Amino acid sequence: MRTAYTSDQIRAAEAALMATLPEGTLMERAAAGLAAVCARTLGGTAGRVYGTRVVLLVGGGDNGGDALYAGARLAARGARVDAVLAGSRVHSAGLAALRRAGGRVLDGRFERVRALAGAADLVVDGLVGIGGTGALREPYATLARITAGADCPVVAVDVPSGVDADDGRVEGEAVRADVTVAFGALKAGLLVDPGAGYAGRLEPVGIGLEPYLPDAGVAALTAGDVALLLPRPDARSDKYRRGVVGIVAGSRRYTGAAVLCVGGAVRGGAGMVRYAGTAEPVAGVRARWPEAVVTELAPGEGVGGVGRVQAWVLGPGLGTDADAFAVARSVLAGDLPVLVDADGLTLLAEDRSLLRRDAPTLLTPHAGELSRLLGVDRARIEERRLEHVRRAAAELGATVLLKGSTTLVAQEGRPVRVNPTGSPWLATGGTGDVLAGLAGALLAAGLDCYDAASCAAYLHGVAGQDGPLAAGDVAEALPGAVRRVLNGLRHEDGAARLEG
Ligand SMILES: NC(=O)C1=CN([C@@H]2O[C@H](COP(=O)(O)OP(=O)(O)OC[C@H]3O[C@@H](n4cnc5c(N)ncnc54)[C@H](O)[C@@H]3O)[C@@H](O)[C@H]2O)[C@H](O)CC1
Ligand SMILES: [K+]
Repeated sequence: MRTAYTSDQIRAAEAALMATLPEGTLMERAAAGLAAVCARTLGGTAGRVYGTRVVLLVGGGDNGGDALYAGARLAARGARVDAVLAGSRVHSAGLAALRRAGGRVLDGRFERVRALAGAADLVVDGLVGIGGTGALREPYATLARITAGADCPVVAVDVPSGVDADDGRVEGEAVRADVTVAFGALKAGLLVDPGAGYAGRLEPVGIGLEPYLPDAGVAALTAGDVALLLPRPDARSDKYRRGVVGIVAGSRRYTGAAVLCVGGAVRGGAGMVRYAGTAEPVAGVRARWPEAVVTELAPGEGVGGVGRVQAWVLGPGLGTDADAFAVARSVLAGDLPVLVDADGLTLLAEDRSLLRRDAPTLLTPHAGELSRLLGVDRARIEERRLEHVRRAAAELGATVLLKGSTTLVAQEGRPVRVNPTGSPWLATGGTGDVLAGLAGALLAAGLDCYDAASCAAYLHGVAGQDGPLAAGDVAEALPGAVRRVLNGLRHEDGAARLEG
């Protein structure tokens, strides 16, 4: 599990650790780790450090200090290091160390910096770290823009300057890094888009902060975590033990949503799928998924006669008329876990009392649906995804999976999980229906809402890694995605035991 923290949590841990160490030790450790990553990167591109040209962009705080001390280490190994100071304030001890090592300090005249960056073997972004507030001001903003023109790797110190360390927000200019060297712990903003997109490859550098860090605010699942959570059939398994999921989806206008949702459950490993819907979607599901047990409902009829299930999926393509309300009410009135998606969420936004239930509920909105549920402008949700998914889980008393370029899973009192898989190819109609079916199958298999949502997002992302694709392709790719995750573990498991 990859955990991440807010700046406040890191500063508090830093202060506690610093109290036990001589002044400057943390910066020394940080600079050593940063220099090592820079040397490795140069080794990869220039095959050596000696004689390479390194440009440091240096802000007025400790982020700049880290860059200066790391630059001194690279200069000591024969690199030609030029530091560009972004302002009059600078970490004086770091500056002195660079000068002692033979580094040069240049003023920030932009065209000069542009020329330097254009000819460099490595650019180090030490403008702003966790001390950054708001959009980058000048001249930091222009210096950040100049890095985009560099024809070499850009290494960000701690956080790409211009990215909000706590929630990944980017207002105005920001450095787009190839590598981000994060000291002590990952910052939540490095895992959540847009910040995640600016960070490049993450290189955590330990500085001894771990014992002082509180429970993580944000975490990213790994393949190993998912494989440990996934249910695996064994000799005692039967379809009920593997989990029977009930799906209420589709309507005359949206028959495909039902077909795709059932597909996500069937291909996702459900013990059995009981699909219930009106005439048109029933015909579509019958034709495409012989595996599903199909019940045709009269308009507005409840699910009392559908048969035994262990969890429900409610909503994809269901419509939002009175009949949809009636069937939604009958599903949510039960004491089983229910996943609510798409039109089902619109119904909840119109009548929040439907959410007053003791049994577990998993909501799977995209930003538009969450904006209706919370009454908050969609753009604002996109800007502050972490904040709003947490608020939704608390306010709605449910587990919330917020879909998007980085999907988030929130449940009150637990770290927000960030899904590290997936690709923009998944931004096509119907993929959400497949995700709902898959998550429903995992709920029916006995995973709680938090784990079912996290594992479904992970597997759905693996299945949709390579595009172009249609939603149906994602369903077809699910068995392969599950195998890849489980096999990954099997290999790991064996090795660990052997080594242990
Ligand atoms: N995590 C750790 O344990 C350690 C972290 N270290 C490094 O220290 C920085 C945080 O340093 P701090 O001095 O608090 O702030 P920054 O250097 O990040 O930023 C302050 C600097 O930036 C200017 N500034 C702030 N916002 C803006 C803006 N929007 N536009 C322009 N300029 C801005 C501000 O004026 C200051 O000059 C952390 O990230 C690590 O890199 C320690 O080195 C080791 C321990
Ligand atoms: K930085």
